[in-house]
Amino acid sequence: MKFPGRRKLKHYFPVSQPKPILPTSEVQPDKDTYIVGLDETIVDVVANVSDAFLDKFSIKKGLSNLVDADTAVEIFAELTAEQCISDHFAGGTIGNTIHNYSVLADDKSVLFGVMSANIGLGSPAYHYICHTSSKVDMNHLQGVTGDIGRGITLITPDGERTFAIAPGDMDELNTDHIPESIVAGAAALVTCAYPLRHQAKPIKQAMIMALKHSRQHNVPVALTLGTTHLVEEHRDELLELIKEYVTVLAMNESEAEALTGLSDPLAAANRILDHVDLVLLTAGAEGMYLCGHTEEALKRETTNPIKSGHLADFNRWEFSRPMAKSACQHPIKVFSHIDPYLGGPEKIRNTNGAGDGALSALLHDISANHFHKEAQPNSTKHLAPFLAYSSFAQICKYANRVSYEILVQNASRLSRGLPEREDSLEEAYWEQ
Ligand SMILES: Nc1ncnc2c1ncn2[C@@H]1O[C@H](COP(=O)(O)OP(=O)(O)OP(=O)(O)O)[C@@H](O)[C@H]1O
Ligand SMILES: Nc1nc2c(ncn2[C@@H]2O[C@H](CO)[C@@H](O)[C@H]2O)c(=O)[nH]1
Repeated sequence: MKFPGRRKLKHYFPVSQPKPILPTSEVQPDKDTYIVGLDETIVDVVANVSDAFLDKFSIKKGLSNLVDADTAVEIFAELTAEQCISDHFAGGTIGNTIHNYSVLADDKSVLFGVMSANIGLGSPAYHYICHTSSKVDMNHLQGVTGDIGRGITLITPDGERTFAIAPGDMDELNTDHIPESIVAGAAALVTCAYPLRHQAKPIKQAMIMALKHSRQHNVPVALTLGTTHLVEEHRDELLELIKEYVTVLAMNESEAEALTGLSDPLAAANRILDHVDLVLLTAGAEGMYLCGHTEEALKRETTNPIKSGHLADFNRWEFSRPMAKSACQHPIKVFSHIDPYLGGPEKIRNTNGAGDGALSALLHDISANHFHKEAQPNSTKHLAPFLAYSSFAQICKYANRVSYEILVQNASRLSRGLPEREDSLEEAYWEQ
């Protein structure tokens, strides 16, 4: 706007000053460090039930079971009548992961998915929004007329969680809602195998489009496998997808076995490394493994006790930093393992989301590397094109600590970050 005539006061109308830039929650690809998650939008309806309840509805324990709308209504009616519904939480394996990422990194992430266009109080969409960090950018969601998915989360007395998923409109996400520029500027794209079990739904093509954009713009892709029977049923298709697009594959030990036929987690991780750069394998009470590649000339030896299992002295090089196999002249495989933090919580009421928590910690380390590289491209940290900021061993420790926090909070998502004094996880871990 032009200044309207002359005034004595010099700064009365500051035409020469640029408009102040107000902070915005919307991700700006050229300015922000963020990750993108593509998911089926699901709210978890948590209920405590007996094992007999699962049998009654032929629900397979520990897995994510798809149920039709009528069965969902029946289950819901019985849970309501018996007053066993304890809570509603935002869920979805990737929704959880990017929420946790935003809490840990105190930074932005973007959700690609659907959301009910009209949100009523107490509706699934309402609960989802209420329990999601404000740092998760929801500006690119696709509006739908129906409900988002409902994940009836059945917790049996042993703390195991089993899902009965009523999909609603969660798989209607289409390719019009996958903006290329948002993917292109991301530090990583994270998604899951679940869309493969809805072959005829638009979400599968939407996911493939996001994967293609990532590949084209060299954005690392993390894929989490979801649940065992999904892997068994779609193994070949999944393997093709993994070989073509995936940088980081995350799973638990039974999903790893379904994918490779190998029950030993280390053997399974070793096999999967033939297809991807990095493997995060959580193994419940057995802790977790982070396995990948590094350049022979840049490998670093651990000072932790040496471990042997399916592979002898497998953790010898766990102080190395992860690299893409294709970025190494002489790639070597690196394996790291950690036992549960403090042996795990005294009592586990609900294991839901512990694996998602571990993946969010790994993604935080990957995006921290991305941020540092943009800010300090000449730092010695970037002498080689590393995938992550920290070593395999340090990431394992961080991921393990985050899983523990989910387990003690008895919720599938972090409600707060890790304690400040643990900025140096190194000290805190060994002092306890
Ligand atoms: N019973 C347990 N005792 C101690 N630690 C545990 C236990 N269960 C899980 N953990 C911790 O949580 C991490 C992840 O758990 P788990 O392998 O159960 O993930 P998951 O099956 O992928 O979970 P989800 O799919 O619900 O996110 C483990 O690597 C471990 O550190
Ligand atoms: N996207 C997606 N997430 C699921 C499905 N089944 C269970 N989950 C989520 O997995 C999370 C735990 O890892 C829970 O919060 C569930 O909401 C599914 O079919 N699709």
